[in-house]
Amino acid sequence: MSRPIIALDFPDQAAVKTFLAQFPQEMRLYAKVGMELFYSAGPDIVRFLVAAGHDVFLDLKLHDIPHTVEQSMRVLAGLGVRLTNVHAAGGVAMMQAAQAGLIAGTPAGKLPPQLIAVTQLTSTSEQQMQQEQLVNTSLINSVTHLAQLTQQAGLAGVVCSALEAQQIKQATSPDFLCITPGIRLATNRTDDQQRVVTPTAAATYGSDRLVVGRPITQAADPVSAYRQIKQLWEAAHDQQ
Ligand SMILES: O=C(O)c1cc(=O)[nH]c(=O)n1[C@@H]1O[C@H](COP(=O)(O)O)[C@@H](O)[C@H]1O
Repeated sequence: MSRPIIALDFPDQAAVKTFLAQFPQEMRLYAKVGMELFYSAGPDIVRFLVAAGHDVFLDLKLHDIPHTVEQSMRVLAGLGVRLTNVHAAGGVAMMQAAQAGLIAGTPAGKLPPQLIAVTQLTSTSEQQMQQEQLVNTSLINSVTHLAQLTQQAGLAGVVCSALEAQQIKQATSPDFLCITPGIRLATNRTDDQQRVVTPTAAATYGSDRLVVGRPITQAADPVSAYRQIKQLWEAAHDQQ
């Protein structure tokens, strides 16, 4: 059963080590390294996590001209991560270049990381999207359109809200990955997220994997919060 990805949104490696020390040593986690941690701790933090046996989602959301993205992905491909991402809004050519860079940069005998694309950030509401991006359609139309472009570019799936997973799979294919942040327990604050979903509902809607940050990292007992979210997710799957 797919483990939730824990977003390690911490300021430095010391904070990551303090956080991880709370988990049983043998527990292999699926960790996300995002911009804050990567900009502070650099590629070494990824190497550290991989060497400790954890799976890593490197979330740098690349969005630039195709050549720049391709060359950057060549570098990132050597780090041994399992999953990485770009912004779908960068376009089909950029996404194809990202994929090509990952394949070219992967050491011989290793599998390239899976590549997914962010559709509309889960912190974006429909109203914001329409007013600020001048996107003259519904949020679900925009998200499914970006997912179709992502599939056309040959990527493995998208980052989206679980609210959209079902329609994305209908518009693409059942095996097209929907990796879903914006996860909150009913008792959690929503913070800056707009399109939030509980772990149970996310499983029901067809999310392939949860991405969870603050509900775990800021919890009084992070290990219990992690276990609770994982258990809710697994229980909802068992019911299906
Ligand atoms: O690509 C992502 O991981 C991502 C995409 C998105 O649309 N929304 C989103 O929240 N994320 C990331 O998922 C994590 C969610 O964190 P929490 O809101 O603290 O659970 C953060 O690290 C975000 O950078």
